[in-house]
Amino acid sequence: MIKVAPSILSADYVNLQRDIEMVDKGGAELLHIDIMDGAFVPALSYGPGWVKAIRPITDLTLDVHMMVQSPERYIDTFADAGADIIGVHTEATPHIHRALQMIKNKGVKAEVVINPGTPVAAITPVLYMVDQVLVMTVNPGFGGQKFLPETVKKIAELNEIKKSQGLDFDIEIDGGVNDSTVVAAYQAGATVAVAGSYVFDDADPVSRIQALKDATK
Ligand SMILES: O=C(CO)[C@H](O)[C@H](O)COP(=O)(O)O
Ligand SMILES: [Fe+2]
Repeated sequence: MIKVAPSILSADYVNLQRDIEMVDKGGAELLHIDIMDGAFVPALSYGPGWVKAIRPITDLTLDVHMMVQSPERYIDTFADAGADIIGVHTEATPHIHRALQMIKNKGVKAEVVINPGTPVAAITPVLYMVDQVLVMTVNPGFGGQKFLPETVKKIAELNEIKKSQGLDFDIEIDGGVNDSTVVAAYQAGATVAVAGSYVFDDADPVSRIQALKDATK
């Protein structure tokens, strides 16, 4: 059964605490927080103040997805704000190894992220040091996009490397996830599913979390 990480990008910001408590009680394991800087991706979302504000109201694992150019500049700030996992895009820095080291040095779980156009080979040298790999299943930047089925091959490739090298990391998918697209990704080896619009655009977000779990029993 896949672990579910609702993305607050699609939550009701005015009633954020209500939405977070709802998905927490509804069986989610993580809370996905998308940081967009207006440079690495066109949109702006929110900064470390949001992570700091959310930290005391939930025990959910705070899964911070940094869509930020040169993420090294903000890793310590997000760690101090209370992130449990910090994800950095390999496309956003020439120093991915250093960025992951910085995350680990703060005692936070380290995640490397790849865009749909980036091959798994780009991150094989750092797989030994990560707790989670995020395979983007849409191009990052917006919620509500369509799942790219071509990305499933990369999940399978990553899972093969994980097994053959005896590595231990979660494989997360993000973008266009619903109870149908999650199935092939789960079969290929995904262990964590981010879902924004699928969960929060429904009148009953808890039923959507359960549907993702039911689809991956
Ligand atoms: O990183 C992201 C977009 O870049 C997101 O996590 C986004 O919230 C996913 O949204 P959806 O589930 O609606 O596709
Ligand atoms: Fe995300």
